Amino acid sequence: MAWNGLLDAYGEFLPLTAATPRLSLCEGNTPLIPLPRLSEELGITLYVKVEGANPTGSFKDRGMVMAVAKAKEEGSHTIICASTGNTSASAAAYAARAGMRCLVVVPNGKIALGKLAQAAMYGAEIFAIDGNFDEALKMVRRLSETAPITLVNSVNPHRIEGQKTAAFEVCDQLGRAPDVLAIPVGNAGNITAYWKGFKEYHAAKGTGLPQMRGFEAEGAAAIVRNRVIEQPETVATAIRIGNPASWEKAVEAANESRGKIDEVSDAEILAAYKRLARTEGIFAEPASCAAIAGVIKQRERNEIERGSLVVAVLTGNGLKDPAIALETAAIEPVVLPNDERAVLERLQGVVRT
Ligand SMILES: N[C@@H](CCOP(=O)(O)O)C(=O)O
Repeated sequence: MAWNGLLDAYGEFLPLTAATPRLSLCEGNTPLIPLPRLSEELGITLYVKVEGANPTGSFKDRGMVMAVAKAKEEGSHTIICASTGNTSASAAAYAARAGMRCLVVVPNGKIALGKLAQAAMYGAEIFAIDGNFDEALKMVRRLSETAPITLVNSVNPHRIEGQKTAAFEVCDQLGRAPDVLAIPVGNAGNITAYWKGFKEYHAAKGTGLPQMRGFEAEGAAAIVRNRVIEQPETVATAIRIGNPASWEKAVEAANESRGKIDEVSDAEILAAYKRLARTEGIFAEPASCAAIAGVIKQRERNEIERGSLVVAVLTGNGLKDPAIALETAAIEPVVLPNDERAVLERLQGVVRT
């Protein structure tokens, strides 16, 4: 059957009315891919939900389709967001699709190149501040309270509604909820959305409930440390957030599910990033790999039981941040002359027999 996007597929669970435009970039329906090598090494059955397969390459599209459709329904002409990159790319794409104006406020010089290129190409008006994401979010929240523009960060409840559909898909793909759901935590909207989704699907279809394991980056681990981090720092730019907007809801998800909010270091994130690409052929952005790093860490400590069915959410595509990829891979192409003999000689020299 043709896939027409989330509003079409999960409309009965979403706040749609007859007046809601059926906006779609055919988002959702992302693959759930088994990781055979890591599963074997860790003694669990591990899958990844590849959200980088969404139209703008991240999970934000699930929430954005809902938020922008509702903004349009309510007669809004302009949307606004603060962003570390993915939200701005997604907002810009859905605004373009809906024929709306999109304003984005980002931390200057801190946005991965691919994400900035996306927002620019989709026609967003981009404002870069000498401040971090938390400060940008404070500004756009205030602005949206006084001007006729719709805020589409995950503090907009429609974003959470759209994003909860990922939990539905995981249950549909596995035939039940996993034992453990591992997920990166930045602004904490996504862990909030997944938990809501698992609970609603369980109520409707008896699919069960996972333990929610959220992972912050060590340099931005506000929830774990129980204090706002004024200057968050991490290589995982998408979760470089020191005052998560959905802080309480993330704690609630972890507590209600008997899970945990934990932290992983940049070294652990980058090791997982490389390992995932090299051993499983999956290239996700660094922040996504906080979930993989977290699963590895918690298995080593036996905090995840041997034999568990675990799903890790890979929130964004690796291509969004080419600079970190090239730095991490530390492989330079070998430059050769355009001469067949010279090339063959060189290649024969590296072929193992
Ligand atoms: N990582 C996010 C930060 C804010 O996103 P939101 O989902 O809470 O709106 C980004 O991509 O900007």
